[in-house]
Amino acid sequence: MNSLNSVFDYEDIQLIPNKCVINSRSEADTSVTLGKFTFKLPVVPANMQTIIDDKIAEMLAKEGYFYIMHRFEAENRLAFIKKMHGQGLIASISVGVKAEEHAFIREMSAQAVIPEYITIDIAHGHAESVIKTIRLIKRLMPQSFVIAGNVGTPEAVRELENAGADATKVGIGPGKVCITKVKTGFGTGGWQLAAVRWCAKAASKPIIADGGIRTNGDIAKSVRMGATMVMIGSLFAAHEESPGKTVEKDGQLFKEYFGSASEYQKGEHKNVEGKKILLPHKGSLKDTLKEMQEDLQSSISYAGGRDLSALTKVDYVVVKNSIWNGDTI
Ligand SMILES: NC(=O)C1=CN([C@@H]2O[C@H](COP(=O)(O)OP(=O)(O)OC[C@H]3O[C@@H](n4cnc5c(N)ncnc54)[C@H](OP(=O)(O)O)[C@@H]3O)[C@@H](O)[C@H]2O)C=CC1
Ligand SMILES: Nc1nc2c(ncn2[C@@H]2O[C@H](COP(=O)(O)O)[C@@H](O)[C@H]2O)c(=O)[nH]1
Repeated sequence: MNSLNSVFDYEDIQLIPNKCVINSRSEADTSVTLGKFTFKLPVVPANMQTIIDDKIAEMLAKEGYFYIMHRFEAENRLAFIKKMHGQGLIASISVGVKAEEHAFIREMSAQAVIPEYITIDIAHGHAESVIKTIRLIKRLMPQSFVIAGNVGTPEAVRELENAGADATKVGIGPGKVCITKVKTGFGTGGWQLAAVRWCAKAASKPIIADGGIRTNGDIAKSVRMGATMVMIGSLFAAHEESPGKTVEKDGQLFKEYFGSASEYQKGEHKNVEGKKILLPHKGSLKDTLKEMQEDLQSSISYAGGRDLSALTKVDYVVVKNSIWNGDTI
């Protein structure tokens, strides 16, 4: 197990700058390769119903960003893949592990409607059900890149990789609308960044850090600790384009963001591990993506490099609860 000394989270870390080697931040290359494709940013919006829909997926794919469609309108997935492929775009979907999901995997294979990326999306991903699902996909659709999760330990990462996963997703309970940590007592909430580091050291394939990103600087920190890609919910919620419902309160506009294991998603109060929050309306998603890219380019320049690889080597200090220092953005 991790020693307590090496347990930290995003707000406890500051990266140490190196001499700048570029003349403008615009020279810094933020692109990342995952599987057979290269994307503009090492960032993917969470595969949740208040974060992504068909329209956003299409926009992201057209603009060269990675995306993962959620699995909560299960019956639309085949048509979604066909529609994306019809436009020459990458298809990236999510599946669960139940019998009906295995039937769906067989259906995709039988119809030769093969997505480029398939994410197995369940709460406790270190499970035989996930291993069976990985094996089924790899047997029927070996050309699909399989992301499996979520997990929070090196043992889980290795086991899913050995079963055939092409990448694993790390994060149990650090999410903004997550209540797993309080309902079950388990998770990586409060030490997610250390868990990413711990898992990445054991991984032989890419790691996706999932949950707990609160500022753009946290993306650079995730890459430093070994993440190839970073999944983000709350920072991508509440935009003009976001699927969540808009609510007006005291003359101010908010949008809802709810957990995939919340009663709002499930339609019943059973095994609830997520909640709903209202976030102030944020404007356009494209502007947020642009700012994320600019901030990450700046991070690369502080790292003394020209691309993301520079971030993987920088020194860092652990200073508990240091970054806010009483301030807000
Ligand atoms: N990243 C995170 O920290 C978390 C994410 N989530 C998100 O919520 C959504 C729903 O997740 P999930 O409930 O797993 O999906 P499903 O409802 O599809 O459940 C998947 C299967 O796993 C079983 N299962 C779920 N949790 C456990 C567990 N703790 N132990 C044993 N079996 C379990 C379920 O059975 P049964 O329901 O009968 O137990 C079901 O058969 C997903 O999108 C997931 O990513 C949810 C919680 C935490
Ligand atoms: N414990 C729960 N985790 C959830 C739920 N729905 C989604 N998630 C996870 O949160 C991240 C997004 O985190 P954020 O901090 O960026 O907002 C998402 O990708 C899932 O892994 C849930 O109901 N319960």
